[in-house]
Amino acid sequence: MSNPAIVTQALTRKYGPKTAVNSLDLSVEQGEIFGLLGHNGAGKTTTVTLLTTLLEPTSGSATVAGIDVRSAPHTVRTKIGYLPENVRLYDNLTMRENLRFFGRLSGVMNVDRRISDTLDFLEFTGHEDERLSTFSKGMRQRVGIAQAILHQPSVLFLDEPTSGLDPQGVKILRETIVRMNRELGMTIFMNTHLLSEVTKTCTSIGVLRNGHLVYQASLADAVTAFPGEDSLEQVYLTLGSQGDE
Ligand SMILES: Nc1ncnc2c1ncn2[C@@H]1O[C@H](COP(=O)(O)OP(=O)(O)OP(=O)(O)O)[C@@H](O)[C@H]1O
Repeated sequence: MSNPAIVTQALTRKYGPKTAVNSLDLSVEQGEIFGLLGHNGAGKTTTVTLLTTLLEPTSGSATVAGIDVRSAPHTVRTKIGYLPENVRLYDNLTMRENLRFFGRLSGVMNVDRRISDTLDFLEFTGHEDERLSTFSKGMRQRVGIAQAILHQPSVLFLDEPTSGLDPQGVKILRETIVRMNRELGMTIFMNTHLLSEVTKTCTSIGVLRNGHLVYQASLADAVTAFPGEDSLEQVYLTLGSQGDE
């Protein structure tokens, strides 16, 4: 438990006068499936874009896989995978062509072999030569995951991964998240506004409100703290107003 996968210290990001992430102190151990909970606008996506080095902090610091996001963003990118809420893929290309393109961009060696191994792992073979324009939302999400793990990252970031999926797609995604964690040893950081999502998948949670982290605990402790709660509103009420600006 001595080398956390993610550490932030007073991490802050402002957009003009708006403070989207406010002095965030967070630590996620290796091997966790961490769920960052919060309503729309709480600062979840901004936190992930800071940790994935797509955005620079206004102040404060963060390390991912032991590497500083400010001083070595390129190295951080080699260690992480990222599935944004809206996966950007090329509809006019086949799945194999999409994955080759992203794999080569990330410098993956033996890319065709990695594509084959990754799709085997995801139990998603048989569609390699079909164009993405014919894929359902759930299938596109699985291509997005394949793209995110092709280079075998140690930390995987997922932004609202179940958004827009049907119940079958949600079930497959949950099982995939748990398998990537257990069988590939990936630390997983996922954003969600669904409490039910974190209780089914995560091992620890944080609650973000107005850019502040108002709660962080193991899932077991969180379940004890919020018995029977099934909405974020209830969690916020239980936590009181300490997170308000
Ligand atoms: N590029 C930007 N310019 C200005 N304000 C922004 C920008 N991106 C986000 N914000 C604001 O920062 C705050 C946090 O937004 P963020 O998208 O990080 O929250 P979120 O919890 O991910 O919400 P959502 O679930 O809607 O994506 C919001 O008030 C949002 O309007």
